[in-house]
Amino acid sequence: MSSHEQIPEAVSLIGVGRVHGKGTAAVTALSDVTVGISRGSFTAVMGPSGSGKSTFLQCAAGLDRPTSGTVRLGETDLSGLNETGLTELRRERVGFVFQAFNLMPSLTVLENITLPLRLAGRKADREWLAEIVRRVGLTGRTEHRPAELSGGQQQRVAIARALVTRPEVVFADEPTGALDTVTAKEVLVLLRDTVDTMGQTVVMVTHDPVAASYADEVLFLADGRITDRLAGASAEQIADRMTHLGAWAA
Ligand SMILES: Nc1ncnc2c1ncn2[C@@H]1O[C@H](COP(=O)(O)OP(=O)(O)OP(=O)(O)O)[C@@H](O)[C@H]1O
Repeated sequence: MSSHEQIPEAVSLIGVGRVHGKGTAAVTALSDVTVGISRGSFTAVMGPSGSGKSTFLQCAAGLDRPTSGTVRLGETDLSGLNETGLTELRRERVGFVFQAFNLMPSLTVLENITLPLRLAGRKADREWLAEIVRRVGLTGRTEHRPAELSGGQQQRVAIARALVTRPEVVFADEPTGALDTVTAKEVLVLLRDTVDTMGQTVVMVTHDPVAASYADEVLFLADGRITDRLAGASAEQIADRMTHLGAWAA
């Protein structure tokens, strides 16, 4: 058994709080959040605007430090890492997908995908690279620049880039937010496929109940707290739960 298999949780948050600012200007973005994300699962995080979704993702991914509580990636307690350690962890053990793709315009598709490896001083495993390029449907496009691709293709490059280091977790912040419905579906099917066929762990923030319905479980945040969890829910059930949270009260 590898050490990964002995630890069922890819990420765990224990009593995590995050307060921005001080004194009368203090804003509590997360409050006493305790949750474990299982390995090989697809988790969606939903909640009204300002409920703490991005803060949750950033704390879980080591992009932001909580004010209280503990975040663990596998066995690693992130609070025990200095800035260099956190940078290495972000580079080598997690992958990121953002709403705005965040590709380097001057680099080719292949150079964008392999950038995290180059930053880590690692060589690309040719077979793995070919496999990723095939999975994201970009074979034959690897020498193109991002501007020559559609939005959906650009996001698939970003997903390939997130997968290239074989990260323990892929964190996606509104990955379909800038895409039309059809293209969004392709990206969601791809994320689902990485979970089902590669055992990837994915955590995705979304506003969209249809997107969230691709996940195994949905975590609902309200005022910085996890108020609900739904497993195997349909888009209708998720939308219904969001309405109860007051997310869409006009
Ligand atoms: N850097 C910051 N300084 C001060 N307050 C912040 C900062 N970042 C977030 N907040 C506040 O923390 C709370 C949670 O913000 P967060 O961005 O995590 O919510 P969200 O659910 O992702 O929102 P949205 O859906 O609108 O993106 C909000 O009240 C926000 O204004």
